[in-house]
Amino acid sequence: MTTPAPGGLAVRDLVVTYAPDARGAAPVRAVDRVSLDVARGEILALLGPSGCGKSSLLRAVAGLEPLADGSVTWDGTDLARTPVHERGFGLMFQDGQLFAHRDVAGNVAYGLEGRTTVDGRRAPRRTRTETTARVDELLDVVGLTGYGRRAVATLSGGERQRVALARSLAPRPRLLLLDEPLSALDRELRERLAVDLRAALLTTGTTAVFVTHDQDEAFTVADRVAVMRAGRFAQVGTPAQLWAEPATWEVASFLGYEARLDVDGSALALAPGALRVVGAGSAPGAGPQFRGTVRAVHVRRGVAEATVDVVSVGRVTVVVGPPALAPVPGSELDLRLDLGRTAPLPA
Ligand SMILES: Nc1ncnc2c1ncn2[C@@H]1O[C@H](COP(=O)(O)OP(=O)(O)OP(=O)(O)O)[C@@H](O)[C@H]1O
Repeated sequence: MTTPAPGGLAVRDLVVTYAPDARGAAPVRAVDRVSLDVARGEILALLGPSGCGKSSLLRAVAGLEPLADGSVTWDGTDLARTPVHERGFGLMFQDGQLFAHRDVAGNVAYGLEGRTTVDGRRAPRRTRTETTARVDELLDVVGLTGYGRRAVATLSGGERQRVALARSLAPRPRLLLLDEPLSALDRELRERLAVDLRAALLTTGTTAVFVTHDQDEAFTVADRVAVMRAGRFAQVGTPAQLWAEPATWEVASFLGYEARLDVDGSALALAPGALRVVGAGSAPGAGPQFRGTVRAVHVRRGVAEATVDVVSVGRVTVVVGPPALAPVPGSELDLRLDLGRTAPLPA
């Protein structure tokens, strides 16, 4: 029995393999029977460590990698025989690959040129006024109002990626595939751009699959996140679902939980700050007490945090308050577990 595909993207039992290379390296099964639905208007992140198969899956959906098995459909239509440029999908990479000889407006306008519509027909030709209006609209969407005449060589890395995004959005792709579009930028900029990227996708109603190895970025940009590990999905859910109920300790640690506590046959994942210094304010839902040894102290945003080794738990981060009250390395701390900062793990 086959499941009826919902509107949007449906991937079923997809396998991508790479043949052995000339030196005889073993074949690699980069994507191992993955199934996935992305509804129209939804933003899905593929999150996982380097080499887990995220790009291979994205490229297979785009039509850039042959499928060893499985299928990719859009609105129920199998795309096996549809070449890359006729899928109506857009692609954006880490390096936005702008044209140096065109200005910003020229780069965005490129996204409007010679395109076919999603049903394979040639898009109607636009007048110059229509093109200018659409380019200006897209520059507004990506926060670059008035940048049209700028040479791309004068742009910062973040501005370049904004232009690349505007160019990808220009032909109104029915699905936009983004492969680590922010990973070449520094963290602070990435955090800001992740928020703006989500806003741009929502404003334009764009369905998107977004590849990243950064959990914060995935949670900021996506409606749902597929955590990938060794070619398979370890868990798929909304950021809130994943954070509240990670399927395994491996998923939990990848999401940022820093320690695992086994008590009476059940296990808990501890978020940073789950252990609190006894007496430093009451912890709602306070649980059992522990003793830990301070290894190091560092100050973040005006607050001191200690790295503490706790017997039977491991190494955790503890907020210790104003820098003046920070304990010295080697001293001991009594800690209490704040159950509100933990998640249950399956036994
Ligand atoms: N062209 C190729 N030939 C052989 N093996 C490949 C090829 N491309 C990818 N692989 C292998 O397939 C596996 C998955 O790679 P892929 O690039 O899809 O992972 P990824 O999660 O996107 O990693 P990264 O975040 O580092 O880009 C890896 O083991 C990689 O070495």
